[in-house]
Order: sequence, then C-alpha cells, then structure tokens
Amino acid sequence: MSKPVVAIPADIREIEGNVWHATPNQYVRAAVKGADVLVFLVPALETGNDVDGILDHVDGLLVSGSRTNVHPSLYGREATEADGPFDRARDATSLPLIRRALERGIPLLAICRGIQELNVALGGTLANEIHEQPGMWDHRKPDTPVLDEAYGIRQKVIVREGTCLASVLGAGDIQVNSLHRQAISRAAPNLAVEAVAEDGTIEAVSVIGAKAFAVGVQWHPEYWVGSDQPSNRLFAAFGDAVRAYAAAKQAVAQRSAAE
Ligand SMILES: N[C@@H](CCC(=O)NCCCC(=O)O)C(=O)O
Repeated sequence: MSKPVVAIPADIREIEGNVWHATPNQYVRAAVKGADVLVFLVPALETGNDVDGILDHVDGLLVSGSRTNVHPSLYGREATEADGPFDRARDATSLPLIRRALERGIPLLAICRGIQELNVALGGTLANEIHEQPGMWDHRKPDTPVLDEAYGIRQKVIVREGTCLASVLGAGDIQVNSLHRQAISRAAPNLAVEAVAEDGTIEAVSVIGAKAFAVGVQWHPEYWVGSDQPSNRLFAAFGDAVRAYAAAKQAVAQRSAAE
C-alpha cells in the first residue's frame, strides 16, 4: 500500500506581484518526516471548493498556522482594521474541510490558526490581541528575522490528565513555542480543553466524540519535529491515525470489489 495522503489547505500569498497558493515548508517537512505521509496542498478558493471531492482522495487533514486571522464575521462579530490581516479564501477552504473531515472520521491535526479555525468551524469564538488583556502573557511571534528564534521553545503548557493529548504526550507540563495574537475565547460546545498556558490561554483542544484523532494545538509542533520529543510524538500519533484510516478505507474498498 502506498503511503497515506494528508491534505494541507494553502494560504493566499502575494509574492513578486503574483498570487500564490502556499504553505511554509515546516508543515510539509513535519508531515513527511514526522507523520511519514504524503502531502497534497489544497488551493485556497473563496468559492467553488469541492470538499468531498478533495476528501475522497485524502486520509488526513493538517490545518497549518498563518499570520492571517479568521474573519470575525465567521464567529458573529463585525470586522475592524485591527482584526486583520485576513485570508478569506483560506477561511472558505479550511472551515468546510474541517467540518466535513470530522463528519467522515478523517484524522485532523490543527495548528495555531488551525485550532482557531477548528473552534470557529464548530461554533466557538476568538479573542484578538490577547496580550493587551490584564494578566495575559505575550504570546506573539518574537520580533526577530531568525526563524529558529521566532519559533523558539519558550512557554510552559499544562496538559490535562485523561485527555487525548495526555495519551500522546503524558499529562503535566511541556515546553512549547508561541506565535499568536489571537486565541480561543468561547470554546465550541463539542471541544474539550486539553491544555492551557499559565495565564489561562487555551493551548490545545480535542473534538468530543470524534470518530478519529481530532486535535488542535495553539503552538507549533511542526517546527521542531526531529529534535523535540512532544513534537515528534504528536506527529507520530497523527500519522498512526492517518494510516489506520487509510487501511480501513482500503479494506472497505477491497470488500466492495470482492462482492
Ligand atoms: N494569526 C493567528 C494565528 C497565528 C499563527 O498561525 N501563527 C503562525 C504563523 C506566524 C507568522 O508567520 O507570523 C494569530 O495571530 O493568533
């Protein structure tokens, strides 16, 4: 059996005067090296997405981070200039993919913007510029041109006992990186909070009653896959879930062919 396939919804980026569908290499590298899967990038389309047509060809969904923010209109709020930058095509592509992947039992790992999209897709809300709130830590991307510094491990997160994440990483404290201005404000009804920062920021969730692995994290495990044990374990667990889904799908196809 060939390796299973994971879809990564792309961002819209303007590069050298042209519009690109793009995702940073760190997500592709982590999926290939950490989860041992093949990767398909999904173009970001504001309309015309064939969600089932895409998901028919994949065994997992990896929703990446991005400097852009989910549009507030998607969680019932008026958008202001301060809520940007936006990527409406990304929103229109990833939110339906998240909802439908969960319905079909396709494994999901959502990272940073991805956990925020997961929350909004299921009916939750987001808070912006969280560092401006009293008692909140500054979770923003460090102001440095050096990526290893920007993604440096610098924050404690407490993984709760008895959670999906605890089964992968163990319960208790882990050290993670942090590059976000927004965070989950009201968690969607069917999301379980799995990890929090010391200032109460929700750092990880899982989907209650999910048919398969369905986890979102606010930090960036993809960046240190290969050298950081929690990152390695999370992507290995995601890869195992993707392989299980692919094997089950192939077994169904073989039974149908034999009938
Ligand atoms: N825009 C959201 C999500 C942040 C995120 O995904 N960060 C990763 C990319 C960082 C970068 O390249 O700037 C938020 O700010 O909360």
